[in-house]
Amino acid sequence: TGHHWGYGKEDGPSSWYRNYPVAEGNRQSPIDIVPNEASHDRDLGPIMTNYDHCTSINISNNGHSVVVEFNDSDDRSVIKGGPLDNPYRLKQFHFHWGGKGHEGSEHTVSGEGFASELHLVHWNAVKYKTYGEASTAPDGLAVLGIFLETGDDHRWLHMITDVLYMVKYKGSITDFKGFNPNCLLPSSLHYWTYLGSLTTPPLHESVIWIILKEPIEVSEKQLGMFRMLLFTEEDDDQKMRMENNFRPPQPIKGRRVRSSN
Ligand SMILES: COc1ccc(/C(C)=C/C(=O)O)cc1
Ligand SMILES: [Zn+2]
Repeated sequence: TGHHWGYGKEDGPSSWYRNYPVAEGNRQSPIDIVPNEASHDRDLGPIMTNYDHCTSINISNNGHSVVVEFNDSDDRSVIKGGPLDNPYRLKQFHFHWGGKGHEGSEHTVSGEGFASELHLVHWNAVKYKTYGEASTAPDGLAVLGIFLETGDDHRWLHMITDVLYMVKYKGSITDFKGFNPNCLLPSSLHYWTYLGSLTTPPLHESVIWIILKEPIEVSEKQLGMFRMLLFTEEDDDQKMRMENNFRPPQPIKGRRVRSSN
């Protein structure tokens, strides 16, 4: 089902338009954020994340990234406020990263990339019945983007890197309960926000992006653990390391980026 796509020379971002024409649409993501061109909106309130009773279920390798899924059967773990008219339910989070020393984030700031970018994907369960339906609606998803820069060890990221060996191959999945993503947030929730899309096929233009200005610090060693994951399946004799799984910035096409402050 669906078309094969990846991050290589033949199946990478510059070829996605063939099977997913919306790749050339008017609200594609990621973008380059230029802080002094962002408009400071006084009526843009703070965002609030309430992940305390969230229920992580599993962690898996989908052949594109490593994904932690959550139980989204009620409003236990939501993001609200800021540009959002409703609370949006946490569905999953995943990462994008580079090769050794290479950039790896999807959004850039004044042309500068970061080593990695964490995406917490939420959906508008007030207006839509299912995640699938929300993922195709213009206000269906809210993705909280957090930049990762290399520096000291992140005190909680080891809870994820310690289990990556269990999901080395595409299609592998294992239990991952009781993880609260609050521990991955930086101290400041100041953000930029704009209307965009999924950054992987099907590239639906359904995302209200909320990008935190403050990166979190992770060590080169922790980041290196992500690079031991493979794009390929266990029985595939071609072992392709999972790295550089990021889409480059797309044309802004007249969109406005707003800043919380
Ligand atoms: C319902 O199908 C979906 C496929 C992908 C995605 C995401 C969340 C893609 C991305 O992270 O860019 C959501 C729904
Ligand atoms: Zn992503």
